Amino acid sequence: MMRWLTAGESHGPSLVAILEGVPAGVGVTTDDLAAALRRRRAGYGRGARMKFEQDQVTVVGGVRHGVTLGGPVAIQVANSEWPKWERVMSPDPVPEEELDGLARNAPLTRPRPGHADLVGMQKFGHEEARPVLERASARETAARVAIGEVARRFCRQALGVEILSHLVSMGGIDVPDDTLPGPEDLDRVDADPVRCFDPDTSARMVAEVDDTKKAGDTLGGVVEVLAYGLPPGMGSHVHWDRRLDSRLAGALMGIQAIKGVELGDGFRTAARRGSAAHDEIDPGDGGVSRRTNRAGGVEGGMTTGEPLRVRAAMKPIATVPRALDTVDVSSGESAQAHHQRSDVTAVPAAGVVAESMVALVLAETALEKFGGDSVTETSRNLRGYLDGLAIE
Ligand SMILES: Cc1cc2nc3c(=O)[nH]c(=O)nc-3n(C[C@H](O)[C@H](O)[C@H](O)COP(=O)(O)O)c2cc1C
Ligand SMILES: C=C(O[C@@H]1CC(C(=O)O)=C[C@@H](OP(=O)(O)O)[C@H]1O)C(=O)O
Repeated sequence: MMRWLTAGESHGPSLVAILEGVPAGVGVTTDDLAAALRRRRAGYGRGARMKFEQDQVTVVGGVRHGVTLGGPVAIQVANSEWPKWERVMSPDPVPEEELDGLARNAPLTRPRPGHADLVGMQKFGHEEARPVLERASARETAARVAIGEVARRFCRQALGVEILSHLVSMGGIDVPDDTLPGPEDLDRVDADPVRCFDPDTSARMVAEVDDTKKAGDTLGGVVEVLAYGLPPGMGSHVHWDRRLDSRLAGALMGIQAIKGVELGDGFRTAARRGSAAHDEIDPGDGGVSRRTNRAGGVEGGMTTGEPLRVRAAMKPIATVPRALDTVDVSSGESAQAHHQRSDVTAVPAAGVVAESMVALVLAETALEKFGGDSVTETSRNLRGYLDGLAIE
């Protein structure tokens, strides 16, 4: 069994994450984690905060001399901006006079439509949005990417699985359907400003970000996560919560601002006739094969052995600079939603977060199927399973 948890606020001293159930022998260093966190911060369209703030990563448990020990992996991602927020976000009481007049402490009483502000204030009984937005903020995804990197390395080492993501749509601009990056294209996708594999589409997306920024507006889009090298049979058809598609959907919908998830051709499949929707199967000397992969590598809640393809749709950023209409909850009057700064879009970053969530789900599912207290044992069990497959 694998479990994970994160804690921490957007402007708190640090985020923390614990990943429990990682086998021994996964190679991971502080530098590897820092590199993963850098990938999340990149992406054209992010706001000023990504430039001046830094993620300071420390492994506080579960890893020794660059390999996991088998115990819980605990990672801290400290925030270089903490000194500016120390009083406003102090866990201990702060004298009133030290907070008076602090701009950062001004009550946020004009909730942003589309963010967690208003309903969070209602539900938790807060008079302003700070206590809500601090935890709702997607800064928390830095902690997920840190543990996701451990899961990704486990998947690579134990199963030979490579996970990557790319942007398939932003602001209504779609990639042509035939551009699917392979595992060898990871660096090229990472080097693209919006993490789009198709250079022409990328250029159009970048121009759209610029136009949207000028208009004081924000953008959403769709990312696709791909996993290559999966064996058939991870996940299960026997119960809803064992289905891999169900677990992937939950994990991806758990990312802030993700509003839709699609396996393979997903919603597009719904418009086709059955004869054009499914993946026909051929016999062959090297084993059975599928002619197409419209299902996105999952049938009956189990991996088919074809590449996994799962998409996540992100809504536009809620903190719209040309601020949206709202209510000032302190007066009950109409007002403009609060806005200091924001990302124009964070879809490229969401792709990196989505990879992490997929890595965590795949690592967990692989351990359920193959078990293993060490990476070597998981690999051995996988080989035994593949050697014993009645139908290859
Ligand atoms: C990587 C990433 C960055 C984000 N950046 C912002 C941002 O700068 N401003 C904003 O209003 N929302 C941003 N969001 C989205 C909010 O966190 C999200 O809309 C909010 O928590 C409410 O949750 P919901 O959209 O799932 O309802 C970001 C999301 C992600 C995944
Ligand atoms: C800090 C991160 O993302 C933040 C996520 C976020 C939100 O509302 O989700 C809002 C922005 O923060 P602020 O409102 O303070 O400018 C983003 O910068 C990060 O990804 O590390």
